[in-house]
Amino acid sequence: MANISTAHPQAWLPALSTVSPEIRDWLQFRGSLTRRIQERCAQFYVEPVFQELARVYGDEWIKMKLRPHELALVREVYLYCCDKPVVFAHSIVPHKDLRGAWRTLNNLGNRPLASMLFTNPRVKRTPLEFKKISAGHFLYDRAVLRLTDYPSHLWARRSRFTLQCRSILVTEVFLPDILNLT
Ligand SMILES: C=C(O[C@@H]1C=C(C(=O)O)C=C[C@H]1O)C(=O)O
Repeated sequence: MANISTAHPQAWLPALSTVSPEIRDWLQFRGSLTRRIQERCAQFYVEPVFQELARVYGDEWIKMKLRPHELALVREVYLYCCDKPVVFAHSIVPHKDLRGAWRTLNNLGNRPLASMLFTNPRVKRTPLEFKKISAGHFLYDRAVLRLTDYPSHLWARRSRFTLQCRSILVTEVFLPDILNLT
């Protein structure tokens, strides 16, 4: 049986090829995105825009080994530098895992998820995957809602963070103003 992550034309890529050095530098950064933006920005904040039990999208249920209609906690936020959204993040945790390692996600609010992921040495991160997205893709259609001009495409990345054999899938869409952070 073909591997869905490589045979499917909508697959996420394990490596980047045709991207500018500037966006590649952000896409491949494996440290805390929050910390990196804070270091380049006088006023950083997180705007939660969605956090509910919901069905997951696209191949996420395959990636997280869920049954097709199994619910997960879906958290979506924008990371802002001053008045500019620079990242749209979409994270999912299977409902069954909310009682365990990721239970604090229930009341994270506008604190960045990084506070849970990069402060615990037992949290492990899987390799990043990348995808160029455009209108019609659920991530693009949600990410651009805070933008005044809609770009032809955006770059997204995702990876799983695991703790005590339970995973959170974190997907980040980089918005055009990320390239203005020096
Ligand atoms: C994983 C990180 O946390 C960031 C903040 C998130 C949130 O608050 O939901 C989600 C993904 C990231 O953009 C990070 O800073 O690297």
